[in-house]
Amino acid sequence: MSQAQFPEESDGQGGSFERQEDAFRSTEVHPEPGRYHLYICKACPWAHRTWIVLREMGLEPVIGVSFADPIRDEKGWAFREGKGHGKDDAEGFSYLAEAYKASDPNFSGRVTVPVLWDKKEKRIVNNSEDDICRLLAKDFRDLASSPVDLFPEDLDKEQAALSQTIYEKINNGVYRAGFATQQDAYEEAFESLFQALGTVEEILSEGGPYLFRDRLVETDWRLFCTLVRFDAVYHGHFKCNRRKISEYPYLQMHLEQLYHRPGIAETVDFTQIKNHYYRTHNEINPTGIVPLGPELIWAQ
Ligand SMILES: N[C@@H](CCC(=O)N[C@@H](CS)C(=O)NCC(=O)O)C(=O)O
Repeated sequence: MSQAQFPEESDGQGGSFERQEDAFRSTEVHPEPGRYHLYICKACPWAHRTWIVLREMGLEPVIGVSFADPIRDEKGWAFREGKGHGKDDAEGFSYLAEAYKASDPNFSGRVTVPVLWDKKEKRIVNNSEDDICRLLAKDFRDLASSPVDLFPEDLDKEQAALSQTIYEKINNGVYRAGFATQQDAYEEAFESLFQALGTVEEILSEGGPYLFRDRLVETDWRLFCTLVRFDAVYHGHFKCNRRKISEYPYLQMHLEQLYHRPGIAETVDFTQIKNHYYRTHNEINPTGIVPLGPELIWAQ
């Protein structure tokens, strides 16, 4: 039984981890209240970002959210009662796999969160967090009660370039380090991760508080979703242990500033995050023991 996120087929050349392509990438939506639904797990950094965008835009009355159990068994993401997760009130799915099968009966890939679901057509619209964030921020903007501009047009190119670097080297970089199965692949991911963290530290030190000075954009949230998990999980579990985020003054300041924005701390569930990583990735933590530390004073 493999509960771990990535089976053998994601073990690419030379022991490096390769992420599967997202299967559902439609960007055709018909924004109306109550028609679309978001399936996430609070532990997942990719899903976390879509939920934050939803909340920052004030779209919660428009798009419902179901929260999967952070502990996956061989049947994958499940909707069952528990602390901070629960049943799926939108479609009554017990497993997210049902949404994938309903959308494509031949789907044979891995069932991942986040998912944007169309309740009217009974199908997945999109399962790429990048697309979902853009759809929420742009296409649903007219329905938003706080229509912040997370993708300002005048920053378009610069933002896309920085997002790409953060995605490759930081968001996915921690996974590439953690899921590497050969020393060289791990070291390559580790070096590129810490080089990128150094670059972002420098950007912030030259003019924060955000990545584009006083403009809080989606790229900041993308960074946040990895930074907030870093000291608690990636530093130990994924062996990303050259430095902790708390040892980078500007990254730590960025992290705390975003964490303490109204409504954000309640999207961060450290118990779920730690349980998910340490108890679901059984290849890299076979005992399933969840560490008690570290103490994160800034999050108390
Ligand atoms: N859609 C994402 C991936 C999302 C993802 O990897 N989600 C993880 C949780 S953090 C997942 O659902 N994994 C389930 C699995 O691999 O079985 C991407 O563009 O890379």
